[in-house]
Amino acid sequence: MTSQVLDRVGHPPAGVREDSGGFDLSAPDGIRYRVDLGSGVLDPDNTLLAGHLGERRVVAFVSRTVDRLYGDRLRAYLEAHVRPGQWSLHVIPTGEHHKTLAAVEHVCALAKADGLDRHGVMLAVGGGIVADVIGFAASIYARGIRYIKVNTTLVGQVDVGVGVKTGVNALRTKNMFGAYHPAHASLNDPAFLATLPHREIRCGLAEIVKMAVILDEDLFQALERHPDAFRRPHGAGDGDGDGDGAHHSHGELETYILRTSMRLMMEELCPNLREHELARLVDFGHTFSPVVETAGDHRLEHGEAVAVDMALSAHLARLLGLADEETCDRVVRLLRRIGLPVFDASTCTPELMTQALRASWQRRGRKLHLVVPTGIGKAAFVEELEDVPADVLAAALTALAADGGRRDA
Ligand SMILES: NC(=O)c1ccc[n+]([C@@H]2O[C@H](COP(=O)([O-])OP(=O)(O)OC[C@H]3O[C@@H](n4cnc5c(N)ncnc54)[C@H](O)[C@@H]3O)[C@@H](O)[C@H]2O)c1
Ligand SMILES: O=C(CO)[C@@H](O)[C@H](O)[C@H](O)[C@H](O)COP(=O)(O)O
Ligand SMILES: [Co+2]
Repeated sequence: MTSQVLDRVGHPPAGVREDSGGFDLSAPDGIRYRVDLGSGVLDPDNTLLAGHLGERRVVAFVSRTVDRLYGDRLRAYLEAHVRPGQWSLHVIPTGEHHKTLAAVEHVCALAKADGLDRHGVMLAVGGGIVADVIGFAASIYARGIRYIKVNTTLVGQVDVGVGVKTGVNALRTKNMFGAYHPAHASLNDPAFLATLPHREIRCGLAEIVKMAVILDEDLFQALERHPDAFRRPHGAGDGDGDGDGAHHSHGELETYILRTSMRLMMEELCPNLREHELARLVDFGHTFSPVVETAGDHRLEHGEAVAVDMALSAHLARLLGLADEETCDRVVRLLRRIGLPVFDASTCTPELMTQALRASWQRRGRKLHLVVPTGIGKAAFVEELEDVPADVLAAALTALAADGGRRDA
């Protein structure tokens, strides 16, 4: 900080700075926050989280699974670092069906019953659902209090944990209510990923593929070489001998993927944290997916629906002449090799996908802002509803159905 140029009010210049322990974001509108990246976050002698909690009263929330896996360690940590009677921990139901206003009200009621004051902090330890619900509860409790995220899923670490959005589903719409409420602190410990089911790892990889397709061909190629990233047995080296110089040992590859995705996402969000600009490259995979999730009654998880959306968008790009066949093939093939779905028969219908386009157009200020790849590491926006004619959408869905039915990957 000593040699850094500061602006008139003493802020560092806008942008994202990376150091060995995480990332600092400083937005042009003055919002600043840090995302820590380190190991042993719940070790009793690790003071990172304790430092963020300070002397504050703490009400912590976890899902049932996180309680089972990490509840004892979390309780021991809070016991070691927070004065007795100043902290409590609650297990809340998760799953997309519980990401509701009722859940937010329940969380606020628990916090009130525990005497949480304006200077207190809500602590969310878990994936995107816990973070979204607790973050939104914190944004309205006593007109807004601090919350801290300890992100325990891959989606949480590369996506939810690095941004400022909170929210719940309502009116049969994903994230209908919510707030932009930056966390007081956000902590990523890759060790949590060791207990994550492979399905959840794949969901995280979907959000990582999103960043790679729109911004970073090197990241995409690393995933092509290692579609099993984060699921490889320990001791599995690279050894692919493909001569591109990008050889990574176990752990090194995952660190590269994690750091690169976090940095890309933060850099992309930084100038537009509150989304005054509605054309956002990071919405790749997020135009059709809300309907795939909601109309499918959340049979597909968020990351899986994002994968289907990316594959559909890649076919649209190809059919609209915005991307060549190879680009489309590579996107679809990578998703399939990761083990993600690229088609969902019950929701990928012309009717529902037309509805999805219209809903996005409406939400995005009467512009479509549909993100499509124009190459690997490059993307563009399709802006008008009429730019996606019914016959093109139908052809894309037919191609997608064929991809989905193929045996090879
Ligand atoms: N606010 C944002 O910017 C943002 C960004 C991306 C996604 N989201 C939202 O996040 C949600 C998806 O989040 P998610 O993918 O993290 O899913 P999730 O929160 O549902 O977590 C997935 C499952 O993994 C369990 N789990 C969590 N950590 C674990 C661990 N370390 N080991 C074993 N199990 C663990 C959870 O209990 C849950 O059962 C969606 O609602 C999506 O809309 C929000
Ligand atoms: O899933 C993500 C990001 O991966 C969420 O932050 C969010 O829903 C996406 O940004 C959507 O593309 C846009 O969402 P919304 O704010 O319009 O609901
Ligand atoms: Co997403």
